[in-house]
Amino acid sequence: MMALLTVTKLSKQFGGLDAVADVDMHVDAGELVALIGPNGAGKTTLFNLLTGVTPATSGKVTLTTASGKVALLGKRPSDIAKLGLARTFQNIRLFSKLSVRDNLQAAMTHRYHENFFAEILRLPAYYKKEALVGGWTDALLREFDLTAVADLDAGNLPYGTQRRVEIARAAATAPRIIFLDEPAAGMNPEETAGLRALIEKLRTDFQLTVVLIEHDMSLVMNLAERIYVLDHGKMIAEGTPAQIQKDPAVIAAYLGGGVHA
Ligand SMILES: Nc1ncnc2c1ncn2[C@@H]1O[C@H](COP(=O)(O)OP(=O)(O)OP(=O)(O)O)[C@@H](O)[C@H]1O
Repeated sequence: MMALLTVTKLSKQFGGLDAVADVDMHVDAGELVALIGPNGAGKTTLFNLLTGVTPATSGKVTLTTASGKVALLGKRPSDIAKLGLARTFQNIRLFSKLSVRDNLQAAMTHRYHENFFAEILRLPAYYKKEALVGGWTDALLREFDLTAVADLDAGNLPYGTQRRVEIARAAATAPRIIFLDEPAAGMNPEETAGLRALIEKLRTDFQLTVVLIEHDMSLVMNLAERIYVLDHGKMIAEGTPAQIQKDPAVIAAYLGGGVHA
């Protein structure tokens, strides 16, 4: 497997606090990787470093592209997005006074960069055609089950639906990697089940690589192929769901509560 994203000795200090300390990780093309850890472990900070929202203290982040390896640290978030890294936030960030359709289209104004046309070549033929002929918004609305609410203001929709819009908006850019920060937070069981199907769709239909921060262990253990565990800024474990559930360091980090599916 080709490492799409390689993180080497990545660190972030806030004053005296090691929020992220010497983290090594990699994400292969097509993988679904979860990042877990107790509250305050540094998960969101790590996403912020990878997507350029927060400058790193030290380390290296490398993205493999069709034209070679690109160093991401020091690049602006908008340039990192153009390289194909998309994300959602823990607190939903939609244009609440814009319709669902306009939210997707606002994301897509950033799509017509040189990489977009390379990125859509990865899409299955039926999406590729729609992306090229301009039916991409309709295709996304349909695929994310948002057609019925397309003309409603995003801010008036139920929470679970707003989450879906946010993920659709990230997918609209035809990214290489999509980072989802606690997508199931605040969702009811029915919405979580829908979310799981949607994340699976991102991979199978949209051929995206997914990195997921999530506290819902059932979702993590059922979806992820590989899991990284952060605790106090350090990567304390990496492995399959089965390996992580019986890892002594992970169990200790969760104060004996264990990590059960
Ligand atoms: N901008 C900042 N300035 C100072 N400290 C920060 C800042 N952002 C995060 N921290 C601290 O860094 C540590 C890691 O926080 P982070 O939000 O990355 O954890 P997390 O694993 O995402 O937690 P949660 O699961 O609760 O969302 C925490 O101790 C937090 O207080």
